[in-house]
Order: sequence, then structure tokens, then C-alpha cells
Amino acid sequence: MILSIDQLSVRKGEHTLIQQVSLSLQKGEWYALVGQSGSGKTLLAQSIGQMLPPNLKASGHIQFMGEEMLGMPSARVRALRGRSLSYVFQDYQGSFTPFRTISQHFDEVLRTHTASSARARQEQALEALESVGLDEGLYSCYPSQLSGGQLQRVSIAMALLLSPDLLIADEVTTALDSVSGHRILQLLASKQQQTGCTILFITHDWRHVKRYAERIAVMKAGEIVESGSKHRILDHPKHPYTQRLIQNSPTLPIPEGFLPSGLEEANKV
Ligand SMILES: Nc1ncnc2c1ncn2[C@@H]1O[C@H](COP(=O)(O)OP(=O)(O)OP(=O)(O)O)[C@@H](O)[C@H]1O
Repeated sequence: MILSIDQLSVRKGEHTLIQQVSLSLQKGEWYALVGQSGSGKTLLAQSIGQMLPPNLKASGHIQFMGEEMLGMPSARVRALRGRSLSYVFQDYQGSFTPFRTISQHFDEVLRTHTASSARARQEQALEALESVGLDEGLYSCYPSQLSGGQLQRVSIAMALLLSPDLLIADEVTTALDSVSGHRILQLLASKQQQTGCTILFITHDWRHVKRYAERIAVMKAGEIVESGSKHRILDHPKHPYTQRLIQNSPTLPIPEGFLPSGLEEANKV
């Protein structure tokens, strides 16, 4: 088990936003956390890496690779974040500083976490760009010179730069058109196959859940109402909320040929 969340609650003063949530992720799996807007998915994700807004307080236990995250000294959290634990957000624009080039963004991650030489850092960054299908010409560009899909690819490349054990992907396709969104998930799936990282995939889009997830937890109003294997939840949802979410989900097919070879069979539902 790579991540174990036990009785996690998040409060704002007396007001409870997440209520005693427990879940665990196995190494290498693609775990989807599904629920409508405002159900608490992002707060749960933020709690893992001590990224909650300062007005909110988490209690309970979050064990990540055997270490308790709640109450962990911030220097240790910083060391884990970016290396063992990485985030990719819906708001990829917010991950970039407008006046710094893509190369400077990569270099900062590598300087923070490695002792590599400048030349080695540049090589690693260029390889990372190439691995997400981007031309090395983008290396010296500013974020504003890239499209939304390209920037989200860069943020995935940065998140995977140091081969994290857990990648938290929070609504990573929401700000993209559907073709770019599918390409981003296809990219994540192939990177996961290469690196074996665990993915906590936060979404409200059941099409992506159907295609990629292995296990699912369903969140409603700060609680997990149901969790289990993808097939169990999709074929036999027990909770009325899950049944409604699945019934109301769009059924548009994902275009043929979007998955890298070898993934089609594994991901058929
Ligand atoms: N800093 C904050 N202070 C007070 N309430 C907050 C804060 N951040 C989030 N909330 C509230 O907590 C609840 C859960 O928010 P959260 O962002 O986790 O939902 P979500 O499921 O990720 O939604 P979405 O799919 O829209 O991103 C919401 O009611 C939200 O308004």
C-alpha cells in the first residue's frame, strides 16, 4: 500500500467540509475519485501534500509510503513534494510563472531536488519535453507562447520529472478541449506504464473513469459513499448517488485510436 487515508476530516472552524474519509491506494494503480463539484475531492487531494488553504484544518491520518503526512515538518513535506509526490492541476496556468521560460521552470525543479550539473539538468529537461511529445524548440519559450494542451503536457512532464511514486491528477482535462483532454490522459496512461507510478485521478467525467481507472471512490458532500473496483461500481452501483451520477453521465465514445497499443484491451469496459 502506498497511500492510506484513515478517518480524514477537514474543518473550517466548526464547519466540517470532509467527514471521516478513509481510503487506500495500492502501488501502481489508477484510482479515480469521483463526485460532483464541491464534494470535497480537491480538499482531500490537498490534504495529502499539506496544501490546504490556511483557514482549513485536517485531522485523522494520512500515511504516504509509511510516513505520516499530517503534522509532518514542512521541510520534509517540501522534500517529498515534487520528488515522491507530485501534483498536476486543472489550473495548469497557475503552475507557471509568466516571466520565466519553460527551461527555467524545469531547472528550478531539478536544482531543488538533485545535485546534477547544469548540462545534465538541461539534458534531463529536454528528454522530459520529448517524452510528452513536445518539440525541444519550446524549451526557451515563455508559458504564454504555448497552447493550453502544450502547457498541460509541460506540467505533466515536470510532475513526472523525478519519477514520483504518487501522482495526484486533479481535473487535469477540464480546461482542455475534448481531443486535447483525451491525448493528455493517453499520455498519463503511457507514462504510468513506463514508470509504474500510482495515480490518484480526480474527475467528474465518467468517460475517463471507464477508460482508465482500476478502482473508484465516490464522494458526496465530504464523505465517501461508495468505493470498489471499476467493474463493480459501474455494473452494480449500490448507492443511489452513484447510480444517479452514472445514469446522468455523458455516453460519448472516446475516439478510436486514442490509446497507445497494448492499452486498448486493458482499458475496455
Ligand atoms: N478555503 C476554503 N474555505 C472554505 N471553504 C472551502 C475552501 N476551499 C473549499 N471550500 C469548500 O469545501 C467544499 C469542497 O470543495 P472542493 O474544492 O474540495 O470540491 P471539489 O469536489 O474538488 O469540487 P470541484 O469538482 O468543483 O473542483 C466546497 O463546498 C467548497 O466551497
